Amino acid sequence: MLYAKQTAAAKRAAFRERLASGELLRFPGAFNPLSARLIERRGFDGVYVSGAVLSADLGLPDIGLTTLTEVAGRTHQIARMTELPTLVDVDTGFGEPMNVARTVQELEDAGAGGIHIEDQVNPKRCGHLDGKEVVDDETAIKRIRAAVDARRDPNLLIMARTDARGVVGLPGAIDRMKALVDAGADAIFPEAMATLDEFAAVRASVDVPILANMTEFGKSELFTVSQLRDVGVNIVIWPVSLLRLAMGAALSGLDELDASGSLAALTGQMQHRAELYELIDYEGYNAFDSGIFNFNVEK
Ligand SMILES: C[C@](O)(C(=O)O)[C@H](CC(=O)O)C(=O)O
Ligand SMILES: [Mg+2]
Repeated sequence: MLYAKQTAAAKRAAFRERLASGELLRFPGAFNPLSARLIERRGFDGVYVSGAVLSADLGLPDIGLTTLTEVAGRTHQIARMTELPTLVDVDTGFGEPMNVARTVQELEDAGAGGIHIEDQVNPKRCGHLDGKEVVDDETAIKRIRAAVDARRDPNLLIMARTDARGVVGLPGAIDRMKALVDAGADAIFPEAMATLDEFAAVRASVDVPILANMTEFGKSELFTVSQLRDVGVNIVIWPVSLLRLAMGAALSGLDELDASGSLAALTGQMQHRAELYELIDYEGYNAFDSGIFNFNVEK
């Protein structure tokens, strides 16, 4: 009931242990708190909170319009629904290094297991679009140093994302990754890698966990978990996938409703009321309720 039983600190400690084991961890993106419960139920290792999903959910483009307060609020709602670690996209950290420091503390308080901070200029754009720009080494390094210094829980994973691959090419991006690790990044998110060989090159160059972004319709091919495991990737995200699937299903449903005037033909594709109630744990709340009101008025 009400939901995660563990504290955020315990979840962060468990996340660090899983990462240290070297196994590949799978983090689908939750598009709402309820879908985080589904991700946990299906045996995945963590929940990703995507900036692209957060902004799309509000009907906005992913160009840095969402605020720290919105991202922290969403993280809080999602992280408290699951025992799994939550990895959160905090874009560029919402401003100058001092803002990055505040972002880290707010996200820590919101229950994040880890956050990734990218080296794009403000305003940022989707990592799989052309025409991105990245900040210089000094600014990128300052962001990561500020993040590392600001955390109070050493288990909060500070992941540095670099968008340099699409701007200066792979060798320059790898130099940037090394500098970010030297600045204290616990993990690296090499954005928009084109091939498995590029992931392998990153793996050979840095000594910290690396993430693969398997977002659809972007610059990377959709590699399988076992292909990514074979090149030494440690975390894989499917950031927007569940939202895309859900929106695709919603669109088909609306078309069917428009065409036939009823959704009776689609009930087989819907999450059943019983499944929804089970996922939400209605029974747990019911037991709680009858416990509270379990008294006898008879004298
Ligand atoms: C990972 C990402 O930062 C996100 O916000 O989910 C996006 C995903 C996307 O737009 O497909 C990105 O890759 O920039
Ligand atoms: Mg993003």
